[in-house]
Amino acid sequence: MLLFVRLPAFRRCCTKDAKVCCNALNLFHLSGLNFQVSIQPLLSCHNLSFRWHPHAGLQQVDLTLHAQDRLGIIGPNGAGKSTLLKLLAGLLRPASGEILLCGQLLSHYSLAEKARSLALLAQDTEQATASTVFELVELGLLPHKQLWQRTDQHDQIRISQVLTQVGLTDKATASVSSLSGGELQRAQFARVLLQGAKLLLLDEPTNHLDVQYQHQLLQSIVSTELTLIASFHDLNLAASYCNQLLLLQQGKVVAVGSPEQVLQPKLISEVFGRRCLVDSNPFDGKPRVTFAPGACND
Ligand SMILES: Nc1ncnc2c1ncn2[C@@H]1O[C@H](COP(=O)(O)OP(=O)(O)OP(=O)(O)O)[C@@H](O)[C@H]1O
Repeated sequence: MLLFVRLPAFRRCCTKDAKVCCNALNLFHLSGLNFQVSIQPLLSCHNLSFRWHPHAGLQQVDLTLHAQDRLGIIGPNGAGKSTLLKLLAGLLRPASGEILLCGQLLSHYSLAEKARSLALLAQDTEQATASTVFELVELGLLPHKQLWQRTDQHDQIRISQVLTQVGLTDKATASVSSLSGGELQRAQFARVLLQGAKLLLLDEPTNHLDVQYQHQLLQSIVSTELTLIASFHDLNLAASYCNQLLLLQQGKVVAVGSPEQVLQPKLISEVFGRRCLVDSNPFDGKPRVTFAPGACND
């Protein structure tokens, strides 16, 4: 018997041993019956490639992500992190390979369906027509509204809630142009949250945030059932909040796996061109990378 199981519900109702058994063997023993369980990935791609020009792009990326997975994309400048996120959001057309979202070709989704399923926070996100923070966040409702539908009282409460969540309650009527870099990033994140998609694609979501908001933003994702794919320059944040890392170098995947598997000092030194040490973060036990300062790179 073949069963398709929604992973969050399945996780809630399984014991730890049963989960391990299911994940490892695709077999689930229940009351003397053997069920073959196939857990449909939330997102997968095979042999995904893209070319900006002959010397820039992405080559043969394979990914399988289940609900509540958190994938961190890491790599030096120009490695292809933003390109991969844009491909996975359906903003770029792959040169080869297919992307499946909930088992269906992403290219077959309508714009509104896609926006209800995944939300992208790109680095070059435009402020569109929004003049105030409230209006910027309100854009997150668009995929859920018909053209003639206005923001109602329920929507206003939800907008207030996400503004509170990102610490911008007192900026609701402020103009977008008056925000600091970090405030703008938090406002954009509030818009993404309001969009209500289960899969978040975030391009360097913490690069403008102070240390407190960096952790708050990431913790607000990992404490939910959301699935995350995010690019990071801070390898230690990626290690602390992601269960999988994908390391890119010049458009190629050079490592993928758990933070412990990917954050190997020799590999990280080679890819980033700087000597480093990897030990354990004393707070959460995750790998912690420290790069050698200065010009010396022996
Ligand atoms: N619109 C574009 N047109 C042409 N080339 C592009 C375009 N966008 C990106 N590229 C090239 O593709 C490569 C990968 O860029 P991408 O922005 O994906 O890298 P990244 O890993 O996100 O870099 P960073 O860490 O600097 O943000 C780079 O060589 C870049 O110059």
